[in-house]
Amino acid sequence: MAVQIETTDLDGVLILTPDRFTDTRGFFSESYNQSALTDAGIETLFVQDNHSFSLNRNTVRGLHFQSPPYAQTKLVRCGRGACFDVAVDIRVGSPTFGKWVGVELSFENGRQLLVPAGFAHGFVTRVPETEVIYKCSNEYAPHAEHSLRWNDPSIGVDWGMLSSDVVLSDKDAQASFFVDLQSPFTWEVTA
Ligand SMILES: Cc1cn([C@H]2C[C@H](O)[C@@H](COP(=O)(O)OP(=O)(O)O[C@H]3O[C@H](C)C(=O)[C@H](O)[C@H]3O)O2)c(=O)[nH]c1=O
Repeated sequence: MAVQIETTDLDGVLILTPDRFTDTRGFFSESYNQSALTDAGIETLFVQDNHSFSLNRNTVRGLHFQSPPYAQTKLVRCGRGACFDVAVDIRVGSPTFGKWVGVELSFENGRQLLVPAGFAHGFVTRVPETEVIYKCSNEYAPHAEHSLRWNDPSIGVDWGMLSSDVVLSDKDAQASFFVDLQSPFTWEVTA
């Protein structure tokens, strides 16, 4: 079972596409295989699976992260529908600090995004009834969870939709701006 791996403009943020075995019934794919990741140099062990369902298109969940020592690496995929998945480098000292990348994940394309600890994560759904399923390397720690404003101009994510169309939680509608984020966290910035 092979996993195609592509790099992005942000070091450590990777696109993984597991092989799909198609036949007259449909397809089979190993959506996660630890040794395939280890062989690719991804040593992360995951301890929690998340599954979110969004009724409407243009639903934004994010930009969220947990601060150290509860930081989470996430392996994100789209089980149904389609989304635009975004990672933002928030590691103070990183050469790409404050930069973002986005990738279309869908049931159709089977792509996954590896979002390392030290990155804020969020997505916008492209179609109704989208399911996003993702593995986390640390368990939920609400006291260590932080939200960045999805449309923070200092980050400048292009979500590919009109801001007026966005569907948000109250929490996300009131999230902090990057510049106001208290006590910037020290992350291990790999060379
Ligand atoms: C994240 C999480 C949430 N919850 C509970 C807390 C709330 O009662 C409820 C909804 O949580 P929230 O509104 O934070 O869900 P999202 O807006 O989808 O948050 C996620 O959005 C972006 C895309 C992320 O990457 C994070 O994993 C996560 O922050 O689930 C839990 O019980 N465990 C959890 O791990």
